[in-house]
Amino acid sequence: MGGTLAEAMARAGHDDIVVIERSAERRAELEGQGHASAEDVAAVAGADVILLVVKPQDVATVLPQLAASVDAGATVVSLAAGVRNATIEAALPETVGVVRAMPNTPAVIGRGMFGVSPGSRVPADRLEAVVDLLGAGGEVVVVDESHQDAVTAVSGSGPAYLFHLAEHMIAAGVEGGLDPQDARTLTVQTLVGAAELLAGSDESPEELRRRVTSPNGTTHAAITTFDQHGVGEGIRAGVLAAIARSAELG
Ligand SMILES: NC(=O)C1=CN([C@@H]2O[C@H](COP(=O)(O)OP(=O)(O)OC[C@H]3O[C@@H](n4cnc5c(N)ncnc54)[C@H](OP(=O)(O)O)[C@@H]3O)[C@@H](O)[C@H]2O)C=CC1
Ligand SMILES: O=C(O)[C@@H]1CCC=N1
Repeated sequence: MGGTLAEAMARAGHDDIVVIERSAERRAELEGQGHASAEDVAAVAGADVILLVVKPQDVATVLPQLAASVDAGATVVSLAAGVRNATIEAALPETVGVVRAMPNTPAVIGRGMFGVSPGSRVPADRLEAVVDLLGAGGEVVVVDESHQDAVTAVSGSGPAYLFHLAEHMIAAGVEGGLDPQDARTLTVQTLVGAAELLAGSDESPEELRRRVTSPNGTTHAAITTFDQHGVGEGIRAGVLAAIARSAELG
């Protein structure tokens, strides 16, 4: 995710990014992509905005290193699922602002979705700067922090749900006799077209679905079978499990 964001920000014209990465191999890779890199967290000294993109389980290890080197007046943006602003604020000097942000991987093509929640000590202009910066990777909504677990489950993990749907549509197409490349092309263009139709429409997804569904036709056969298999309920239960896991990670 850190590499994805660095790429998106570089593409948007930010030429002052330093990627802190402990693996020499990965550092070489990132430098190959045009990013300056450093090995030590101490390299955050002098930075205005710091994106913290380690796994939630690693946040506690990195925070003391960050606290030792971060500039007074800097803003730390944490992208770690579940980890609360208050936890990060407590570990950093009081002059350092904290923002919690939840990205998703389509940020790599500038089509990401970010849910952003300011902590208790971020002035409006700093929050605006963070929103602008993340905007390089896609859309940004500012939400109350109490909604972050739901944001994580809907948009943070969401791309995986669509990829999972694509896996099964492609597999079924192949089972129905298509060659794998055709099954992929048909599936991908259908998902892209349907998503863009939904994005550009004032209609609800239910209504758009109804318009595809001819009486007693093929879509009706598919949706009835989905219902018999509890697909809709399964999706809702899965997203709720992701909300619970996000809360647990915090
Ligand atoms: N993947 C996704 O779609 C999304 C991820 N996120 C959040 O982004 C964060 C990162 O996730 P993801 O990119 O999937 O995880 P990865 O494990 O791929 O990336 C985490 C990186 O942090 C590095 N790291 C860990 N500890 C340190 C340290 N002490 N100093 C320097 N580098 C360190 C790791 O290095 P090493 O390999 O050496 O351990 C690794 O390169 C998570 O908190 C996740 O919740 C949020 C939304 C979406
Ligand atoms: O799976 C995860 O925990 C991270 C957070 C959202 C997407 N990936």
